[in-house]
Amino acid sequence: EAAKPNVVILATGGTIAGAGADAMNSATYQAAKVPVDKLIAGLPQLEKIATVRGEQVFQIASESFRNDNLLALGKRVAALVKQNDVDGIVITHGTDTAEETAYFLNLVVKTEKPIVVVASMRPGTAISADGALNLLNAITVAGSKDARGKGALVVMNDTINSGRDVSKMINIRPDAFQSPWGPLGLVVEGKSYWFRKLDKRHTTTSEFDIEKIDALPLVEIAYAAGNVNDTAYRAFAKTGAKAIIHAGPGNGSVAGTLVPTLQELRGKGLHIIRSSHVNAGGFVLRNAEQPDDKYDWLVAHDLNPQKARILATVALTATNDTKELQRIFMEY
Ligand SMILES: NC(=O)CC[C@H](N)C(=O)O
Repeated sequence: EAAKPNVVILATGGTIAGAGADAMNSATYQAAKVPVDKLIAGLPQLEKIATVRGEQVFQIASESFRNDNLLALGKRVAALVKQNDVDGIVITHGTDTAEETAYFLNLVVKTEKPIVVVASMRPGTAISADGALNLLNAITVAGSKDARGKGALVVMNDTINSGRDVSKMINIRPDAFQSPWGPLGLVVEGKSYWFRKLDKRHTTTSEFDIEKIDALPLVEIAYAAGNVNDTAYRAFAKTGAKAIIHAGPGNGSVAGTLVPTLQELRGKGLHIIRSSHVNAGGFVLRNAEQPDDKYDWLVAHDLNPQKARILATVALTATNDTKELQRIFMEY
């Protein structure tokens, strides 16, 4: 029998470590309660798949993740993957911002070793809790040779998605995590099956490296619907944002009344990044609906606003040049 892989679980909190008062509580419960050692002890099946140890990195609900949490987690993952006795990493996480953390790690950790973010939609105390199988599947993927070189992944509901593409699409139900371009594979009965690869730059082919990043700039998101005003945009500029993600309707469209403000803020050095808040995932092209070349604005292409925030935050550690930033938005 082949030696079992060594997998480290970095626990950060979320519903996968949540507990409710009653088995009927699938939506009302407290996240980030159960320590990682208890999660591991509750899954004797893990022993067959991998040699597992846990580290409690944080114990928080993921909506409270700050840039400092991303930095600390990224640096811990980067240190661990350098160790010969570590074959893969699993990060237990809240679902709310799992897609952001997974994309961040996909961009900045230089490794072929699998990095798997896992979460659950129901606490372990609920009927049909999804955390146990999700964790088992995540460890299967993190310990498998097939998962090497595929970038940071999110494993939930039997499905392997790229951390780059995946998004939480609904705030109830275990099938919440979907990618606009489809999943990469499936995990069934302790074995992973792969169907496609991410064509975007990540991990070993990324120009970004967490070990060279010690601070992250402030990037804010302003949500635009009908009757939008420039209040939030101006406030973000005042509080030192280096870029504003315009979470616009449709093509990342910008209301006529907003255009002069965004031009003015760009003139003061702030980057304006047009993204779309359409539900199924946007696709914003340069100079579609607004003359980005003329205004020196950027487009987030297919990244949703929260993913665009992550990429802008990382990219701005390396360059402030619009052409370079736009190249990065097309390549990652
Ligand atoms: N399903 C969840 O994990 C949501 C719980 C919490 N809001 C979090 O993101 O940590």
